[in-house]
Amino acid sequence: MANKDVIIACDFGTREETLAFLDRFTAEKPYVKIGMELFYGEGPQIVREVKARGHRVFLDLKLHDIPNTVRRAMKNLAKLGVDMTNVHAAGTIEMMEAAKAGLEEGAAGRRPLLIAVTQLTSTSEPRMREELLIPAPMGEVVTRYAANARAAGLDGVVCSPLEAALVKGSFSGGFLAVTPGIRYPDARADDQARVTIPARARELGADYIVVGRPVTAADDPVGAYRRVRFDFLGE
Ligand SMILES: O=C(O)c1cc(=O)[nH]c(=O)n1[C@@H]1O[C@H](COP(=O)(O)O)[C@@H](O)[C@H]1O
Repeated sequence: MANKDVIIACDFGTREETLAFLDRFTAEKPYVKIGMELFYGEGPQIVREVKARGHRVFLDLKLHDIPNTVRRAMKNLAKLGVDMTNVHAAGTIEMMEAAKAGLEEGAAGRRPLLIAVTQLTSTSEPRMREELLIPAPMGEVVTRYAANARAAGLDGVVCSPLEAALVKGSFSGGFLAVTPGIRYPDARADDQARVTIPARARELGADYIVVGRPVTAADDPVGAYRRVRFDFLGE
């Protein structure tokens, strides 16, 4: 189970809220995700601070720009010493190669894992077809974007758990399926479209599940995290 884990999406507006949330975890050091809201609000220092507290960090800024810009941005992000970061696969193979090169240039030691978002878990297949003019079935789109990420030398993709088996079955060698879109049936889906429960994500082969509001907005966040962890990892 070494490479399987639950990542908590710390989608908070401020450093204070984030640290107060993390302070609740006295018996464990969860793997956490820092995304756009917190990073844009607090800057790189919040990443250093959370890392210094001993958490593994997935820095989720979903870069998507021309290759040169992405390479140079990734070089700077690598200096933060994060464990995982991401780009949009829609940026093309060339852009993903540039992202990886930038991380290698900037990382002091081992570079962070680099994964590519295939189709956001908030996007339904009808929306993808009608608004984005992508007519192929979701599974095919995710698999093709994953193949592009693989060709660029990335470590895996972000997809919904519903596509995890397809990704895991298509690519060998530990190519990662990192899956947000985790919801229990009794909870609101919020803005997520392609969702399932942690146990199903496990059955479908997800390596990491990313869980935000089901934990952060729970009355008892530590209890909610432990429930998700137990359902996904069996521990
Ligand atoms: O890259 C991501 O982490 C991501 C990709 C994706 O397709 N869908 C998705 O929800 N996410 C992130 O995963 C988290 C999910 O949060 P909840 O919907 O609150 O569980 C958010 O921080 C999203 O930014």
